[in-house]
Amino acid sequence: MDNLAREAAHSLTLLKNRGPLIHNITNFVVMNFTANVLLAAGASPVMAHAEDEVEEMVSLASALVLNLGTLSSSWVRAMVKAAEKARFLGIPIVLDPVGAGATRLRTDSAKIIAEKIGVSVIRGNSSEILSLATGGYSTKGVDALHDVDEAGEVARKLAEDLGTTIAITGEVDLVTDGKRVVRVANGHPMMPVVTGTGCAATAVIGAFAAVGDDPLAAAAGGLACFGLAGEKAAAVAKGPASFAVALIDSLFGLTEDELLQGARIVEG
Ligand SMILES: Nc1ncnc2c1ncn2[C@@H]1O[C@H](COP(=O)(O)OP(=O)(O)O)[C@@H](O)[C@H]1O
Ligand SMILES: Cc1ncsc1CCOP(=O)(O)O
Ligand SMILES: [Mg+2]
Repeated sequence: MDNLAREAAHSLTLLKNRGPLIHNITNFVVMNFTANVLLAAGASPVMAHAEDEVEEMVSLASALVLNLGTLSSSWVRAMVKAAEKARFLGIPIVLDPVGAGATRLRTDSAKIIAEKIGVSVIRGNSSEILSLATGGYSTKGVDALHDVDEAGEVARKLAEDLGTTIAITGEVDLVTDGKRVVRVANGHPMMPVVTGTGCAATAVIGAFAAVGDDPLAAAAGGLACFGLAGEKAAAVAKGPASFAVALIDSLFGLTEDELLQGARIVEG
């Protein structure tokens, strides 16, 4: 969809010009990588999860990213506090339900945030999204056991019910707000071999949401941008470690025009 590619390219320029603050409550595994990815995209990251400071911090931010990767009960309380404040202030919230379906704490916490508080975008892999929708699927941990297409219609219905946008990532990503369904064909098979690429993709969606007002466009644009950076990185990487470094470099160097030409966003 040319208009979504155009919107993505414009958002990248806004990001680089404005450097919006993105408040992340994310996991120990990916904190550093995520912060570097956000900086490379033009945003300004902060990682803050203390219950006593999240309301103040989110008040300074242009988007809130909640990630359940290494959660505990007190982290969940902090996420709920931050999310309630963000809702009050009209700040977009993006949720990454890492490992939903693997344990009850993860599935229940994701459901509380998605259903009781409400978020702009949920980004997960196919197994995580299926577990959120049905409660009946299990995952191997944080990696997907299902195809994106297996979760597509379930995600569309869930997005409609929750009034949110859902992005399922995989070889070809699917993004739906319950009415519209788009696919993003950017990316590279090396991406799931590096831990944190899903979490970083979620954070990039948060950055795009910070400079736009259409969550579906933010999710599709963020994923196209991140996936295209992955394609460029694969051309120079020797393996997963150098790929992770090259991904940050490619994102940093990605231009509005390259994104406009390289984004592969299609309807349906
Ligand atoms: N086989 C693949 N080919 C191309 N891109 C992929 C592939 N698998 C995942 N990606 C991309 O990698 C990023 C992380 O997605 P994914 O691996 O599904 O997340 P998670 O790490 O949460 O399971 C996304 O940008 C997605 O588009
Ligand atoms: C391995 C792991 N364990 C808990 S969080 C985490 C990182 C998951 O990151 P991603 O879903 O982006 O691969
Ligand atoms: Mg993940």
